[in-house]
Amino acid sequence: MNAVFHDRHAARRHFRAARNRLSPDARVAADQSLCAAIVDLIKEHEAQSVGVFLPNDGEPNLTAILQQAPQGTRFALPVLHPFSEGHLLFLRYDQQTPMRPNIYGIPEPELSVERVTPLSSMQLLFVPLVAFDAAGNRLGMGGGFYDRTLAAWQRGHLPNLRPIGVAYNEQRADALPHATWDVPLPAILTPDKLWQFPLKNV
Ligand SMILES: Nc1nc2c(c(=O)[nH]1)N(C=O)[C@@H](CNc1ccc(C(=O)N[C@@H](CCC(=O)O)C(=O)O)cc1)CN2
Ligand SMILES: Nc1ncnc2c1ncn2[C@@H]1O[C@H](COP(=O)(O)OP(=O)(O)OP(=O)(O)O)[C@@H](O)[C@H]1O
Repeated sequence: MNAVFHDRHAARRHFRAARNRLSPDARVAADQSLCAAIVDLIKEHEAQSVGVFLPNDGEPNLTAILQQAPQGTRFALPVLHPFSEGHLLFLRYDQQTPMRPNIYGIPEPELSVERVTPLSSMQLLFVPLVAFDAAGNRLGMGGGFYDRTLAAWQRGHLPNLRPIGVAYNEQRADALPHATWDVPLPAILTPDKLWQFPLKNV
């Protein structure tokens, strides 16, 4: 048992510090393993359209997959919805995409209708997280953004989408507190392992 957390705020503090504490060498090695595994998943799923994220607050850096994925793979990044508070939009992203920081300082593609990528067109969605546990529960940054994004998936409305959490080993808890709106992930990728959890669709 590493730790059982009862308080979301305490757990968030603990695991945000843990992911920020990784040494530069350990981070480079872990990011390389994660990127290689993600490229394998893209090939295995023959994914044409893939949701990713840019690193923030000590999160894994997945940007190498843009060069390593098969030619033609399309990537999309989360953008804070301009008027639907608490929701995300996904916008197509490549190295030429004009970017600007959102209110949290995370770079995101500038709003452009042509770049909007519906979740129904994506096969893989890589999901950032602060911590995960042995049941696939996910603790995020606290905005509920991915819980809202994944609510439709959980209800079975996005049958072609596979969401996969991405985390360092240091982000694993034995048990995390979870709320009714939390959407447990079916899989979480760490540098050593693809954790798979039985689906609990409602
Ligand atoms: N890379 C990445 N992109 C992402 C997310 C993420 O977790 N990682 N998000 C996943 O949802 C959304 C952004 N959610 C976020 C929520 C809170 C904070 C944050 O820094 N909160 C501050 C307090 C900010 C304030 O209230 O002024 C903090 O906790 O210190 C950052 C991102 C969309 N994009
Ligand atoms: N599907 C939903 N519908 C309405 N409100 C929601 C939904 N999901 C989450 N929320 C609200 O969002 C708030 C933040 O949720 P929570 O602390 O679980 O975020 P998180 O999963 O840590 O963050 P994120 O998903 O952004 O990384 C909660 O107060 C909750 O009421």
